[in-house]
Amino acid sequence: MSESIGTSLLEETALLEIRGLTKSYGGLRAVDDVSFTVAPGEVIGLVGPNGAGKTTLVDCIFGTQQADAGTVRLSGRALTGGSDRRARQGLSRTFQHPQLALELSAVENIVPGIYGHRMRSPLHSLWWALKGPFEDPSVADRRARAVAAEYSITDTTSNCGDLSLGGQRLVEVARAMATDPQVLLLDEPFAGADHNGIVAIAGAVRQIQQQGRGVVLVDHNVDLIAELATTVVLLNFGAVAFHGSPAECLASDAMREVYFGAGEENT
Ligand SMILES: Nc1ncnc2c1ncn2[C@@H]1O[C@H](COP(=O)(O)OP(=O)(O)OP(=O)(O)O)[C@@H](O)[C@H]1O
Repeated sequence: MSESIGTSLLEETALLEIRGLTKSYGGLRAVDDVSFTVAPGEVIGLVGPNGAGKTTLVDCIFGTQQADAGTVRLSGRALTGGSDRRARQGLSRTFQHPQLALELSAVENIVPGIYGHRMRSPLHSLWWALKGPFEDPSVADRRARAVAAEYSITDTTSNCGDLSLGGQRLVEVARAMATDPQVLLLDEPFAGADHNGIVAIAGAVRQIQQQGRGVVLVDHNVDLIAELATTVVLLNFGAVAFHGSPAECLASDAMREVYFGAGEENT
């Protein structure tokens, strides 16, 4: 199969298509002409050394930051505007530093995701504007409990501040999934998690993959990436240094050079 036919087939089936994303901070090009696609059920492992541009790339995809150039398409539709708008269009994310209300429980933190799902289309928004004020809040609470159960969150009553970091990260994943996204962006979901947390979050990633959604998974843990990702994108100084299967990536010259090469720092 020629490369152009292969590429166009991939684009036809892609949920998420990123083309030429670029973002600079002053003279520093943090994300440099990055392109890749995410197909249904594909887990992209986004790896690279500190300062390689992973979080900035996720921010630009989600609209937390505006890219200087490039396009993001979800199911063929160009995404524009900020993160609220992109969330309504079917993207969701977690953060490198969990953004939870620590004085609230897991269920209370998931409830905004349930409401977020209801704003997904103009029709839903209209329905919600008319019906929302009259709805019994326990309906959203019940749905949030169902989402928590789906992701095996057992402690639904303690304040999130009392959960382990892995527990908090799992709650963030569940809240992101409550919006029913087509593609989920996970920024270092395993960082600081203990063994139980890692097992639970890895299980959630597999579950989301099996639902046919796309996942972009940023992490430094190469073993976990090799286990969970179907495709790896290796970033270095903001640019794609390698794009292929986890096995190919681990064996590649690019991987060796980026991590062990000249000993340069990205930052
Ligand atoms: N708001 C900002 N202003 C200026 N420079 C920034 C800003 N955010 C990130 N950078 C720089 O952009 C580059 C990419 O940073 P980014 O956080 O995206 O990398 P990363 O791969 O996510 O790193 P890490 O693995 O350490 O989280 C780095 O050189 C960083 O110092």
